[in-house]
Amino acid sequence: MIPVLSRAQMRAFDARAIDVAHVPSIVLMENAGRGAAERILALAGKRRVVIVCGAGNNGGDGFVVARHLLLRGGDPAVFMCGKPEKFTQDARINRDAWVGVGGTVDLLQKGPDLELLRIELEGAAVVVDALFGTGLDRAISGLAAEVIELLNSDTLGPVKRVALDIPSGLDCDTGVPLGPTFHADLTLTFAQPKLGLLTPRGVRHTGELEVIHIGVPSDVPDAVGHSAELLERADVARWLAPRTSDAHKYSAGHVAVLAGSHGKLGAALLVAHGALRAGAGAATIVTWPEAVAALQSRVLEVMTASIDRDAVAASIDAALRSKRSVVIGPGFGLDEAARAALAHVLAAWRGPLVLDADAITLLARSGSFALAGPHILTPHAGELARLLETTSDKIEADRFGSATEAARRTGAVVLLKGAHSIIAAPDGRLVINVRGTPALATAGSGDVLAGIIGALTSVLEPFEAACAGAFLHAEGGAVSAAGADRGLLASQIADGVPAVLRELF
Ligand SMILES: NC(=O)C1=CN([C@@H]2O[C@H](COP(=O)(O)OP(=O)(O)OC[C@H]3O[C@@H](n4cnc5c(N)ncnc54)[C@H](O)[C@@H]3O)[C@@H](O)[C@H]2O)[C@H](O)CC1
Ligand SMILES: [K+]
Repeated sequence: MIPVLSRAQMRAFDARAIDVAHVPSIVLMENAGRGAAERILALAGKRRVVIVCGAGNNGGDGFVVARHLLLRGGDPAVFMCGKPEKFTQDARINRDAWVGVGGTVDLLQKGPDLELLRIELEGAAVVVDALFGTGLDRAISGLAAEVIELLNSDTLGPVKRVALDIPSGLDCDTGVPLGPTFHADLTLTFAQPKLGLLTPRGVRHTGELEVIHIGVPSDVPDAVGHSAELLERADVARWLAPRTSDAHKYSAGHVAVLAGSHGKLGAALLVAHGALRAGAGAATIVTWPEAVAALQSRVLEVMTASIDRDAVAASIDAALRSKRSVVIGPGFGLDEAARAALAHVLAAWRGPLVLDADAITLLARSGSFALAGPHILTPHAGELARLLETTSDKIEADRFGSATEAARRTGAVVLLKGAHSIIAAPDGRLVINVRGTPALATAGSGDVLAGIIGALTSVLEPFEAACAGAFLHAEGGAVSAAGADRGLLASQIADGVPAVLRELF
């Protein structure tokens, strides 16, 4: 896991790196700029790089990048937007060092100066945004705003847009643009990822995210704390240790799938398919008699059992006997029988339980959703909005806070689906899964995810099962999509999972 920091935590990080780890700020800046220059050199080669610097330390990073590019045979054009008298000490040192190696700086002080910048940009391979970083505290305005608009202009041709640390204009905690904001293709963030870079709104400006290490001991982020963690492949590999050779089909857990109803049988099949592909030893669809009858001819590896509407509790108890985990909700229905079935499962089932789709809606309607037990909710923004009695827009505007609040209120692990899925635990832990592809937004994708997690909850703690499930779902989709951004079928997401499991070890 990589610690993800807030703006305040990043400030504490800088202070601790300098005052406790005794790494001088000028060394941090040199490491940041040199690391970024290496990455930019790989992008631009000998082609033109334009760097636009501010007066703060983000600008200082930009001057370091320029110097290293020049020393490696490049010929960067450097512009400065800001008042030279406002240079921070480290930025001034590096502006002087840039000039010292023969570099020049074109000042952008009034509108007409932008013409020279435009000319340079039209022939450039890469433009580097070194205007503002974590120091941004208000909307960019004036000439700096005109510079941002020019850098974002689609008249510039195929220039690659690279942001240093943070795309200028973006709030680094919420990912909300404060005003004109740089649209990066790639953000090279220093030391640790910042929260705002990872929200769906932030991602639109961040582009691809890479972390540039700047030589700070790893105990520094541990000491200052973090707001979230970035899930890594190594975490999933650690959790899903290879199976022992004597594993038999039931050792991996038999998943009961309370899902599907007339006209929505596919949801139940997709949940069961996801569970089996993620390693469940067996899966049984437990649903309404008419749905069981319709399923008979469509199942091979999956078993079925009926819920008797006249004896919901007894028939569910019989069906759940010898099962290791339960998934309830996809296509299950919202009628009185479904409500009674969910109420009974919540009252009687003590094992791992994944609630998705209709089960979340029924839970929201019940009004009492303090769950007791190893439960995982897998809502999308709309379902979470119902649970928290708010709107999807409000959920999307504060995904981290919404997921954390829902986990606290329900006592369950909450996986909030979306461009970057977020996994929140009742104890405050927050993990962001950045893997995935737009192709995952396909009908039934959530059903497969619920099934994958249902399988994993029989071998992992709920929080780890939700994190690993999000990873396997995203990577399984990426394997099957093979680069396409659409046209992926949900069943193909499940079919991609075994290849991901094979790659893990
Ligand atoms: N985190 C690390 O280990 C390192 C961080 N570095 C870089 O330092 C910047 C943060 O630098 P800072 O000087 O604090 O602020 P900025 O350069 O982001 O901003 C400059 C300055 O601008 C003023 N300001 C804020 N908002 C506006 C606005 N809308 N319009 C005009 N002026 C504004 C405010 O006073 C800011 O102080 C970090 O992002 C990294 O890039 C180190 O260089 C490397 C190690
Ligand atoms: K920047």
